[in-house]
Amino acid sequence: MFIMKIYDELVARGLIAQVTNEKEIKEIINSGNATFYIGFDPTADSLHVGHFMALCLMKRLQMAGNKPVVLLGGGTGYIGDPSGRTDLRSMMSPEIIQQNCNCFKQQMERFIEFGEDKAIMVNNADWLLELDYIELLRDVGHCFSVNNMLRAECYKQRKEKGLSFLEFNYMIMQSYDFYHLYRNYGCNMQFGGDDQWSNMLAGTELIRRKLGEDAYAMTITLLMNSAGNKMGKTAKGAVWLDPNKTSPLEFFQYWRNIGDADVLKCIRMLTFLPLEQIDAMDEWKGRQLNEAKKILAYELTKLVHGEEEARKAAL
Ligand SMILES: N[C@@H](Cc1ccc(O)cc1)C(=O)O
Repeated sequence: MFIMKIYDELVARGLIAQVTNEKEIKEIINSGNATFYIGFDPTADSLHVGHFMALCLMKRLQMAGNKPVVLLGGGTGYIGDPSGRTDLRSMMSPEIIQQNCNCFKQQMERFIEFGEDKAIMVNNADWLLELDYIELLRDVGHCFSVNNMLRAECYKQRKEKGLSFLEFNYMIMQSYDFYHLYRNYGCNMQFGGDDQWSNMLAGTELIRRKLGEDAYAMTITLLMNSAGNKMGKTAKGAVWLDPNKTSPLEFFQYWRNIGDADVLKCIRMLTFLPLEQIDAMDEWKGRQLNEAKKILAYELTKLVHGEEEARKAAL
């Protein structure tokens, strides 16, 4: 039987948006020798659907033998990423950041298997909070071009409302993380949502300048519906993974009610069903599409809330 390698599977599932070096990334993750990281800023007391996609990517790569480094942004949370946002973020207190980190940690542990050679979790508070300003400026400041930074895609939406100096520094902190993980964990790949592209590129550039080494970045496609809107949001706000914020039934219903044009895409991108099974559903129409929505809702509810909740919600 032909077994698809992980990189081709990610392509076939429509998960890859941009890559810095296709050949190298493909080789390394297909060999199962990659140590890669994804960062999560503790912006709320629960993960949401966007985070879920990133965690699924980690799991897929872990299943192919690669080692995920989950980074909690206990340090970057003090600044707040302006990437791709029009609004100014409000500053979070240290207590809230800590509390949100704890919530993320608990939810992630149910989803990814941690252990020395399986996956590790780190918190950038451990190195960012103790940086010395002048020392940092001299250490890495000279590697960043303000002109290039201002041209970065991630600030485009910010040009009108303005970008504070606080937020402008976010990219430097995220780059520093990549550099730190490269040196301390041999982590030479960073993945994330497509809005993270500029931050990730800045990190590869820092590693090149400081160490003369190559590091790679890859982004995953943002989940958009056929009308061009970001998915995972309802009139009430985000679709959360915490059952107390979005009940398993509401979670199920969200996927059960998505548009016909979006079902197959979501099944491909979000579930772990084998691609052959999904391909066979490609021609489905009418009542069968309705069936596909139930499959999507069931599979996702099972992943997030467990089989029993999924079965209850499907009744
Ligand atoms: N900036 C990322 C989170 C992140 C934080 C630190 C990193 O090193 C990497 C990623 C986001 O907003 O989603």
